[in-house]
Amino acid sequence: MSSPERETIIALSSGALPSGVAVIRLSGPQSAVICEAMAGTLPPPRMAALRPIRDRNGLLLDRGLVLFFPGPNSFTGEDCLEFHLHGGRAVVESALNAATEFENCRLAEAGEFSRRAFENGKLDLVETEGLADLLAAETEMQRRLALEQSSGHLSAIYQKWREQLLGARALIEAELDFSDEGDIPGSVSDRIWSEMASLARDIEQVLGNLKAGEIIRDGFTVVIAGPPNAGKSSLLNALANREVAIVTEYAGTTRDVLHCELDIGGYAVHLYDTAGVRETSEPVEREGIRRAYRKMEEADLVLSLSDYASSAKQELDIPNGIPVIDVVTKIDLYTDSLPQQSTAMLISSQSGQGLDNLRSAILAELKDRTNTVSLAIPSRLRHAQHLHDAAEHIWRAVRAETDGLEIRAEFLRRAADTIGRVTGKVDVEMLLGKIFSEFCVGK
Ligand SMILES: Nc1nc2c(ncn2[C@@H]2O[C@H](COP(=O)(O)OP(=O)(O)OP(=O)(O)O)[C@@H](O)[C@H]2O)c(=O)[nH]1
Ligand SMILES: [K+]
Ligand SMILES: [Mg+2]
Repeated sequence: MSSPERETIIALSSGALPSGVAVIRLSGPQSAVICEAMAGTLPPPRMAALRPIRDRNGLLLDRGLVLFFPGPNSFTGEDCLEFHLHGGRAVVESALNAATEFENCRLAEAGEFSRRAFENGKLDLVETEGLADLLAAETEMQRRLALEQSSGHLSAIYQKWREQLLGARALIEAELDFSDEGDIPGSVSDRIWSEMASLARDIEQVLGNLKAGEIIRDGFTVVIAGPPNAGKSSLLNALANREVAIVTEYAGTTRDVLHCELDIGGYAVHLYDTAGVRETSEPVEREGIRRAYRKMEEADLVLSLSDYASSAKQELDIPNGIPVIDVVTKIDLYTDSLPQQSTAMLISSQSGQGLDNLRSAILAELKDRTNTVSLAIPSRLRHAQHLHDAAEHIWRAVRAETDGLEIRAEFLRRAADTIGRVTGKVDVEMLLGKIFSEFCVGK
């Protein structure tokens, strides 16, 4: 796709400076010229060569590795060049300045390398989103989900569905061309419609995994709730391993919703501490309690805390349908009198007793909710909306027995287009800006 006027882009592709090594990446038709001018002759494709790196006037900037990736077998599909230099600010700055002095070479914008890869058919949109997720992944499960998506497994499923739809539609059209009545004799069309119905069910099944994908990608929201002084903030601090929240012996200490990020068994968990719930006329505390309830409504899991000593469990009104783990706190104070067969988890934030069990219980809940055989599952609403529409179109086609075959074929075409929008095969121009802006410069 590269035209003669296509600009060559350059960026620092490795992390913050100073660093041991800095990788500067170029993509575009000037890559070879710039390599020859700054580092001598072109090294053999994809082989590292140690070279002095000079600016246009021959001034030595650094010594480092040079790699040349001729298009189309490169990340972007264009000629690409990499300099691996010493990761000092002045070194990197001087190399960027020297390269951008060449005609048609300029600094890259965020995501521009990936955008070129997409435009040259090296990545589809699903893989591109997966790549953005891979760069952002902080936990093991996020990494695995993102890798599944960036390496094309999810795309392959979408692609297969689209081909199935296009194939079915082609069969119908062929039959239409050959029949005067527009009525396909039994067997062929019967087979098509039963195949299409099972395809719609497959799509719906994958859609059913969206929540699992979202939990892995976006994290699992756990809210600590309970009466004042139950030990909520102490638990947040103990699980976070630092003093996130203020803890005092005064009931009603926490007012705002507090938050920390945990990694439990490779899953990202957002843990929230909330105000103690009780009857009160104190306006600030009331607002805190209102926020506590609002947070509970967003929760994937609520930890309902109560102090073992406080006889009656307070009237915590957990919103319907949200899973709850009952937790009894401060058991270090009552080692002698603990119930033997309580269904609640028994913990002490002070001694650490029971915290591992609590982590395991949260992990069990998480696994239960992300229990899918494969990680090739959608994790973005964008996919879900299109897949949902595609299934609808297919069902319309399958069920519209009284409509003409042309109309039913048209619904299959719409379904195929809708799936094409997920991978970027069909009009996606509007989406591109948004998707590529998620990247950092240099990717
Ligand atoms: N012995 C003991 N004391 C604890 C434990 N956890 C909390 N406490 C004490 O219980 C009191 C209340 O703890 P917090 O963590 O502030 O309780 P909270 O539920 O956040 O209270 P509010 O924010 O006021 O609703 C403090 O004095 C803590 O030191 C524990 O495991 N063992
Ligand atoms: K307190
Ligand atoms: Mg508190």
